[in-house]
Amino acid sequence: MLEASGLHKRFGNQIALAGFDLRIEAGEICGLLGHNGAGKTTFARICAGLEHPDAGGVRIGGLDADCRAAHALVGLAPQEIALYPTATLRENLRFYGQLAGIGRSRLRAEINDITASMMLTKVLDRTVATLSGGQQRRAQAATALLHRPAVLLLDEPTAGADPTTRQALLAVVRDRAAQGAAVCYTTHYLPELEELDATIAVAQTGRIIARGDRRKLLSGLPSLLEIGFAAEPSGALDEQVVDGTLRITTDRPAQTLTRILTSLGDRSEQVERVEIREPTLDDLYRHLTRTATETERVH
Ligand SMILES: Nc1ncnc2c1ncn2[C@@H]1O[C@H](COP(=O)(O)OP(=O)(O)OP(=O)(O)O)[C@@H](O)[C@H]1O
Repeated sequence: MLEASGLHKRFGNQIALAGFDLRIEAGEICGLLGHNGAGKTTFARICAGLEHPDAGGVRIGGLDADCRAAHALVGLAPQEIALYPTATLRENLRFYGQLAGIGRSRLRAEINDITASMMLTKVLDRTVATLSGGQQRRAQAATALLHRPAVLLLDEPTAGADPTTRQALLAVVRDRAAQGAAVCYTTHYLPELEELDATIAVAQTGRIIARGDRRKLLSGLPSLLEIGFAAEPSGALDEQVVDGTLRITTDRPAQTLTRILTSLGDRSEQVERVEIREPTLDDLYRHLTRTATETERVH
């Protein structure tokens, strides 16, 4: 549904994108991760036709992202609020809905539907300037969702949201993907990607450095085995026990634990606690971005 290939973009001396490739299928939620300045926003703006790449291109449903027909297929919720502050939320949504070409009676129904899903019904007739920061962000996301776009680009939509409204927004995103939308979801809050059952794309210095199924990417990382001792098993192990705890990163935690218990012999009675911590998305992100930075330093 969305296919970006070989995107390059420069702002003066600043390189924003340097060979950025990303494909997102219909019905897929892709979590786009990356440090500040990795190029995520520039990519989203190019997809929405708001910026033009210096090289490469984006296709939306087979159409060039620069054409009007492609623009109609895209909904972008940017980080910054782009609503009229002195108009009410209803007036803003009407304006954006009309721009998207939604007919009058469908527009009324869509406004009611999206504001109910986003827990914004009560503030529909308040001016945007009087809404809280979190409400304004949700209102911004509502404008992107209103015309039920086939491609949804959401740039940190839950920043500043409380737990209840965060859940409401995630439910809408899951719902839209279930209806067939391709979703590009930028976040720095990784547990959300578990909740969305998202695939992962990691951007660094203008390129995608890892892409794919979350579980597959995680399965390439070691687990952490922690063994707590009631008394130091001095001399029995090759590994160092610090403050009564032995910590080992290992691809095979069960086998490593068996080896350690065997080496301990009778002293295994001193083991008080065993914990195996599976790698998290945070570990994956740190691992990928560190590896990519080290590779860049070598070359
Ligand atoms: N209009 C612009 N003029 C100059 N430089 C820009 C412009 N837009 C982006 N850049 C630069 O391009 C690079 C990529 O920026 P971009 O906003 O795409 O990153 P990002 O991954 O979205 O970051 P963040 O997580 O902070 O939102 C940065 O170095 C940024 O300073």
